[in-house]
Amino acid sequence: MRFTKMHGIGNDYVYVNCFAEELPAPPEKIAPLVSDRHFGIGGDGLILITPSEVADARMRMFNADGSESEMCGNGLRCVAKYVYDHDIAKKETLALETGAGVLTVQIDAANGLAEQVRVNMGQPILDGKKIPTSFDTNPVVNQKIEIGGRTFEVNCVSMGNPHCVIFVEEATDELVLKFGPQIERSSYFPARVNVEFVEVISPTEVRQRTWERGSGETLACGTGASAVCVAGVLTGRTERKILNHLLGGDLHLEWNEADNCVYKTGGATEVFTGEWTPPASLT
Ligand SMILES: N[C@@H](CCC[C@H](N)C(=O)O)C(=O)O
Repeated sequence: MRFTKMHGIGNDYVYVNCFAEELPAPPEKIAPLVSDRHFGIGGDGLILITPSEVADARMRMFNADGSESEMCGNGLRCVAKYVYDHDIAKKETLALETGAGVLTVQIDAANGLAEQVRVNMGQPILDGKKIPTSFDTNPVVNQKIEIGGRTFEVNCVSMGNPHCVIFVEEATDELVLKFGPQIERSSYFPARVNVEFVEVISPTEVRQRTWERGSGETLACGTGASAVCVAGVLTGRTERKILNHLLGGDLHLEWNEADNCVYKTGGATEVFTGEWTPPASLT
């Protein structure tokens, strides 16, 4: 299986161009194998770039545990770069199909290659039942949950996929690595959840660490950064335009008042290409 390794500020996936490549096995079986950083290629998951009947291309994303997610913000910037750089659609405005609908992406290119990518991430979903959470409010802000003997105040947002945003003084290893997985799998979140621990530096600047559903801690999460932008406004902590520092780099976010959509801008990088041989047990 030919693949391309790409990352969006350190959130790295194995990408397969399904315009040209046929998968040797179901993607949910391939994802855990290729994601393994010791026995596989190494990555936070698997992303398929496939033909679409309604857009320039379609993204399907699988976490490292093989579960499929509706959306991936960093992944979508990389898909846009791949589609543009590899001439699948050489357009500076691309329509890309995701599990969260068709999203519009703006490419800022130099010498025929995409550099910065701005994604219209769509409108956040704030209804507790639709996110989904066990809370029956709209929006879900400043709600208390009990996890492992501690109380957390959570703010929940779906950007197509579910997020639980927790504002903290310091996003420590204990919070991310011990409580992140417990929150992910707690009964408050029937479809599991991505968890963001966020330090507010100023009304226009935050720092985020993420425990991702199905992949563990990652260096960045684009849908998470979008959810943080929304949660910051809803709780009165931040303005509508913020700079978010993630472990792997920075993202610019805006929750636009006029159209209620979140806009996310950042880089996308192609690292290497290769060929992966599936184990005999898989084929
Ligand atoms: N890293 C991604 C989100 C990937 C999916 C997530 N783990 C989920 O299960 O919803 C991003 O950049 O948004």
